[in-house]
Amino acid sequence: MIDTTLPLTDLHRHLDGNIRAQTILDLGRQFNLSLPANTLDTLRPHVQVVETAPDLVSFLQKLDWGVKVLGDLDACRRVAWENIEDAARNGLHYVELRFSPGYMAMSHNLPVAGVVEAVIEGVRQGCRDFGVEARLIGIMSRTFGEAACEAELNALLAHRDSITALDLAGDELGFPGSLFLNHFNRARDAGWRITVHAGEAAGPESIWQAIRELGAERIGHGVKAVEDPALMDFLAEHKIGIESCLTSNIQTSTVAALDKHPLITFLDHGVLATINTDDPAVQGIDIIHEYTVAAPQAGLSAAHIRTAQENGLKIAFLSEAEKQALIAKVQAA
Ligand SMILES: O=c1[nH]cnc2c1ncn2[C@@H]1O[C@H](CO)[C@@H](O)[C@H]1O
Ligand SMILES: [Zn+2]
Repeated sequence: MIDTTLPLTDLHRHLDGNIRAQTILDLGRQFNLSLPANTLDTLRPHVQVVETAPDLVSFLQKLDWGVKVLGDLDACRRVAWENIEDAARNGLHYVELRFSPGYMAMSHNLPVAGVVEAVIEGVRQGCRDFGVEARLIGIMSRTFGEAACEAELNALLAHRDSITALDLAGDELGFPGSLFLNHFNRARDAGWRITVHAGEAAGPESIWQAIRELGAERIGHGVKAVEDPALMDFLAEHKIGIESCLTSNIQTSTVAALDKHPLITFLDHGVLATINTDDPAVQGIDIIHEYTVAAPQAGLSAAHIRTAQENGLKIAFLSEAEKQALIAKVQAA
């Protein structure tokens, strides 16, 4: 159900939510860290969601071991490179990888701008090695407050030309978007595109806030938009893209079951909604699973799935020329 004549994209994929269990083991050994388990099978329940989490914040704890093993900048470079290898293995032509440099730097006090640079280098090398196209989205982890987010923003701005967009992720209920107006003003001044995690844990007002006050052109998850008909119309009319992550929304208890997921309603309403992974290693899924298993379970027809795949290119943070070049590359292959 993936159309192989069209580019396959993943626009919402956390690089630091996609660190392989094997790499966590390797790096744990390399840096002499005591991990909760020492074999792949016994480690897995600590680093992967094995049952639905009660809420977003509990789900997010599963990402912690992945960043706790980042003992130096080479480790950051390695996980960035492996992210591109994973993308290539899944047949992805284009990925937008997002990462929170402060979160990655935190456990071992790494220099935050150094982490940004290491991620850029790892991704660049991966793209050369595997022929995948990628762009980077900087994340500010709202869970750690405004000052920590400012430090992340400064580190990202030190490499502004290699970063395409800014995002806000983490605890949406505890740290509303209204705390981050200044941060996003600076990001827009830098010429970056904007996407914001909104309407996942909080309601439609959080999506309105992200659009009106933070300048979001795309929304991560945006699940709660279905509760607000005026917002649904606004999203369609203004071509605000929705980055849907089906399995993630079940695992965080944002949506009760796939057949209740709003993605089909977005598509039927003409909203530019897309299919993405979120944190594939933590979730134990990949983009193929989302297209071929999760999307049909969410009620999408083959035509819906194709539209969602086309939307991935429409709302990608690429220029028109870059989009055309990507289509040409896929069709020539
Ligand atoms: O589904 C999600 N919703 C909100 N925040 C998330 C999600 N997945 C990961 N992060 C957050 O993104 C940063 C790492 O890239 C971390 O702040 C993590 O908690
Ligand atoms: Zn996310």
